[in-house]
Amino acid sequence: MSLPSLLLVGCGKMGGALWQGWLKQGLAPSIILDRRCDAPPAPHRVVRTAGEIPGDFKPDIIILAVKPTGMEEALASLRPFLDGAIVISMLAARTVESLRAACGEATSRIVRAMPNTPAAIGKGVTGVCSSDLDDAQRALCTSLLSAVGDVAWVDNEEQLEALTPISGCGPAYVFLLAELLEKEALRVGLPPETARLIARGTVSGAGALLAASDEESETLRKNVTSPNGVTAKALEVLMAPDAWPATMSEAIDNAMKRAREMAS
Ligand SMILES: NC(=O)C1=CN([C@@H]2O[C@H](COP(=O)(O)OP(=O)(O)OC[C@H]3O[C@@H](n4cnc5c(N)ncnc54)[C@H](OP(=O)(O)O)[C@@H]3O)[C@@H](O)[C@H]2O)C=CC1
Ligand SMILES: O=C(O)[C@@H]1CCC=N1
Repeated sequence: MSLPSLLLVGCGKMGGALWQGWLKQGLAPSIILDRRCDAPPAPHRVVRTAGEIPGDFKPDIIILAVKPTGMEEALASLRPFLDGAIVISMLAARTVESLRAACGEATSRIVRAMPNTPAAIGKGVTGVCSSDLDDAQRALCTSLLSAVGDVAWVDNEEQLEALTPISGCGPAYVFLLAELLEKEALRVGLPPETARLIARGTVSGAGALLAASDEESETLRKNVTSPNGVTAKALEVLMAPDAWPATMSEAIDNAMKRAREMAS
């Protein structure tokens, strides 16, 4: 795929994951702006401040992946490059209205997206919404984001905020499961290397099976659960109404509450 001219602003955990994913597809941002990102091999170009971006550089797309609190500073420094660009914000809890205000008078088109870190290996999921794009611009954003995984366009910002604690934060819950399984493997007496191998292998294997299967996740779960067998006893605990089902709802609600606080 030939890339539009692309400016990646913020190459930390999320911007870095996107960048890794694009590189694996043979794509590369034209310029990366990040205070601390290590310089990659040529032809990729990293600058530390917006002042180092050549004045005649005209990005088609600016990917904003700084912390939400850094939005105003970053967009203020990018004013000379905003006119006519599509700004795809990856920031949690920063509304289109606040992004537009931070862009000032510039004629940028604003897109809100919520990626996740499996983008680094092309297995990300990105929720995205915008009411600023024509069909060709929307297709351009889709092709860029789909280079690092699945893309889910949603109708509005409310839906984007609703998917944030599911897919944006979700990898953390899965990694927590791997952590807890490893700790349990140690607790029941397995050697550390075995504990690590079986915990990681189980989570990644189950994820790969889910990805490869047309079955519902519920069916895949039931396939493991022999009637009156061993798994059933574990699930009796985990699936009790006040256990995982309630805890997951509470966790998602708590995350959404935090997103509302961050937005205000
Ligand atoms: N981490 C994740 O899994 C996800 C994150 N997001 C969103 O992505 C955004 C980034 O998160 P994350 O990658 O975790 O954060 P990081 O702090 O890891 O990355 C941000 C990077 O941008 C740099 N930076 C910030 N402002 C500027 C600037 N004005 N000029 C140059 N460099 C700058 C930071 O440098 P310095 O530290 O020196 O400021 C840092 O290296 C957040 O808004 C978050 O909501 C969305 C989905 C998932
Ligand atoms: O924790 C956060 O705020 C960001 C948003 C989604 C994932 N990480």
